[in-house]
Amino acid sequence: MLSADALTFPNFFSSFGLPDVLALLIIVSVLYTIKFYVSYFNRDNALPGPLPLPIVGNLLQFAMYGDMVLWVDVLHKKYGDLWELYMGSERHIWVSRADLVDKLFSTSTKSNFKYRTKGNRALAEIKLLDHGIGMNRDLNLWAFNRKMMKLVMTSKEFNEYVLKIVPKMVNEMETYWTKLGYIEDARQNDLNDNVNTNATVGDVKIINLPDWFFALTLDDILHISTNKHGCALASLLLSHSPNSEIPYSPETMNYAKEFRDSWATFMESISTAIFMPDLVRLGTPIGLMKRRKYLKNSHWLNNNLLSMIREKRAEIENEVNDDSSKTNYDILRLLLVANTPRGHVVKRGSDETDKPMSDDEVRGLLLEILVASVESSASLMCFVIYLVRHNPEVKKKIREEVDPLFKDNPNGILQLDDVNKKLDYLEAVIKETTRIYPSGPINQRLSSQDDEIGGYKWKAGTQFMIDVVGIHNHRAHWSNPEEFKPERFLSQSKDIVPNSIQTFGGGLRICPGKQYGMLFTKIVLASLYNRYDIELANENEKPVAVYRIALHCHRLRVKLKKRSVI
Ligand code: HEM
Repeated sequence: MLSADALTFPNFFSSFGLPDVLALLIIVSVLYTIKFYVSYFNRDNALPGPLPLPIVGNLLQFAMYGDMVLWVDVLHKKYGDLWELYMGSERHIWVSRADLVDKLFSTSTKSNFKYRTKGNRALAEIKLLDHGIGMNRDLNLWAFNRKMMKLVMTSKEFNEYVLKIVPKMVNEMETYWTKLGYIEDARQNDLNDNVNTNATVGDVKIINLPDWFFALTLDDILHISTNKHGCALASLLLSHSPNSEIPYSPETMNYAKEFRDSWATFMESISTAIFMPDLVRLGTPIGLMKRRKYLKNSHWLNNNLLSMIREKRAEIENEVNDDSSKTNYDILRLLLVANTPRGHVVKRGSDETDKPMSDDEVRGLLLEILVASVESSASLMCFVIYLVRHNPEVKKKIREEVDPLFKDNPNGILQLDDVNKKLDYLEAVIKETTRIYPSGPINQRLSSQDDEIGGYKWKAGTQFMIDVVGIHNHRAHWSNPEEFKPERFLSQSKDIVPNSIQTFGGGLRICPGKQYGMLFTKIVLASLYNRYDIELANENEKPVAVYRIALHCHRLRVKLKKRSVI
């Protein structure tokens, strides 16, 4: 106990013992807890949801559950279509039905939901906040960057370049599969073209498909965005067979490895920036160690992207004639020539003169492309392979569509019109796959003005979370949602509820890479279904999927068989 004499300053503190400190801490904690629950039980628009704890909110319950996507599914079933969670002290309003998303996905330029999140310091430190697109809070720059990306990625030059490059990449992957003895020749083994779940002929090797699809997607995106070699496929070949011959020099392989490692660390740093609270990031040795590593890595990656930009600028400036037949229309080139006499023109805004993009703006976009495209496309293709394998009728229909396009087409290059207009069924398969395995199972929108959602008035700054899995499986929108039925998405089906399928998100922030994403996945899948039967190593095994910033397919073990009859 404190004596009366001790109550004069500074004696007051010097006479403070450990029990007094503890008592004070307990009093402060109790008062804080009372204040927290008084304001919690008196909050505006009280929605159902798990009871939060002071400071950590519902983070402990989440940590105990482990998997965010599964946990959200359980909470949706328990609390209904509009509910809430506290991540730390931040209140999140979750929407699990399509009509509740309508306003969030408004395409009006007056929408109150143009922002994704408030962002945080960790994202700013790795140069993702207020650059590029996804995390950009400068709405003028965001709109301009989106327009530039869309313009480039939907241009004729770029699409023709993609049609040429993707089959080359697929061929490279197949060459390595052949070298590694992964492809069983069904003709030699007298296997027919039908699904044969008991095929045990020959010494068939099992491969983990995500490893190859990630390497393919990474090599492809580096090539079409910068015209550089990623060498991820070649490196995968060497990891299985170190003495194999590859078409790249040791210098190219070394630099590509450094670049790929840096990209992987950057992807890890984004997840950490989103999910690790600042308290841990800045207040613990492990948090500080990670922060140092990520800052160093972001510096390296961004500097290397800037060097590629300067190199390409010099290359373009030194070109005497614009000989389009010899030009590689990679994204970097198209971005650099946009708003110059050699490229397309895009207005920056009503009061600004049109000008070309700065090196830093192009860097922001390139980084965004590398970050946003690989996981989504590669995982999506794995999930297609898994679902189709369990639905032989679907495979048959894919082949009926795909095979004619490769007939008398020895180099396997498809025409843009064919991919866009003659692969409707494959497109429906891709959409139905994303209904079951959405690339972005959780999406977000932040309100910038007071607005009404679900019959409640919400203040500006409210964070809305979109439960994409809940919506994609909602019985109000889908009959028998557990069934894989691509027919739901064929053009004659007019009864799809708006926003009940969010393959590429929706509204003003819908994926700007969606045309390219669809083009790439269609070309790769069409080529593979035309040439192979892809069987699961174990027909009862499900793909192992983990939620990072996208739904990531980690493991899907398959056997490859060359088709006997095409
Ligand atoms: C099949 C592959 C892909 C899928 C399934 C996919 C899916 C998505 C989804 C669901 C979103 C969230 C949209 C929203 O908030 O409403 C998104 C955003 C985005 N995606 Fe994709 N994506 C794919 C490929 C790509 C590619 C290839 C690129 C770039 C080359 C790209 C760039 C972006 C960017 C920059 C955003 C942020 C848009 C913004 O905030 O304004 N994506 N994507």
